[in-house]
Amino acid sequence: MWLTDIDRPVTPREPVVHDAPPARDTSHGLALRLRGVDKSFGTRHVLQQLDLNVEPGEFVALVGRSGCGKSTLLRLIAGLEQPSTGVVEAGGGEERRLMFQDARLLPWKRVVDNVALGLSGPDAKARAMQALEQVGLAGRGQDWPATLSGGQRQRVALARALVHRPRLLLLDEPLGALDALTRLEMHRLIEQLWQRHGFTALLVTHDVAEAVALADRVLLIDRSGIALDATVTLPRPRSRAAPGFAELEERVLRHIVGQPAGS
Ligand SMILES: Nc1ncnc2c1ncn2[C@@H]1O[C@H](COP(=O)(O)OP(=O)(O)OP(=O)(O)O)[C@@H](O)[C@H]1O
Repeated sequence: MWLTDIDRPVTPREPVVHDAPPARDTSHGLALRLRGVDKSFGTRHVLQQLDLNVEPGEFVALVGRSGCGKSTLLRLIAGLEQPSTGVVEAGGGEERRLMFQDARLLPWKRVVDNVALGLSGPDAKARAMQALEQVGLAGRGQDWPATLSGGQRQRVALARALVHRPRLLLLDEPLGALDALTRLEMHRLIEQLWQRHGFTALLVTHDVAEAVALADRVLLIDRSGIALDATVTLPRPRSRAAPGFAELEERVLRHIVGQPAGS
């Protein structure tokens, strides 16, 4: 019995101790492949005939109107839901980790023990401390979650995902509850960690500017599937003032606004 989704290893496996990131399994060349995916809840059809390929190491953002099925898609990819029909394949059963808007820390465990959840072996705590260092929280390991700010709690949640060295990081509105400045700091942190570790990232966000700031591809989801697949080639780190940023943001927003509500 897992206390929260994030505590549940999506791909159960023994923790492997190593310093370098594990070699990618690129046996079929893709980090993620969805074919003809339908998802219904009772009579409500949420996703229909969705096809998607994601390359290893790509950063993909999923945007769309509220209720269009973004979180459902992420949960299908995480293996927390099963498609009604169709196939969801993550390359070589890659290690997948989810991060949510709410950090879901266990209040009765110290920060380092929250990060070490699910790890075993004598170096579990050292690995957790190392992950905390990577998110800028060295020195906060012995604190209780209640003493952290919202942004710091999300950093802990990020460390808890990273400590498992995921090949696929699934981010479901992880910054939705943070103030604007903290969000910008978290953008930079997520981007740096993604560049350093080379995992594939899927980010669900309501914020089109956030999607353009972080992603290689911005996918607009609607009832018919992927209504727009926009490649972002702007140099990193991206500034909203950079030429082309506002135009791309506007283009995606125009597509979203053009869709019927609740699609
Ligand atoms: N477990 C469930 N049982 C029944 N209906 C569900 C379930 N999960 C999601 N839905 C429905 O599926 C639709 C899509 O939900 P989902 O949360 O994926 O949308 P979303 O695009 O992430 O929305 P938001 O942007 O508002 O978070 C909604 O109508 C929702 O009510």
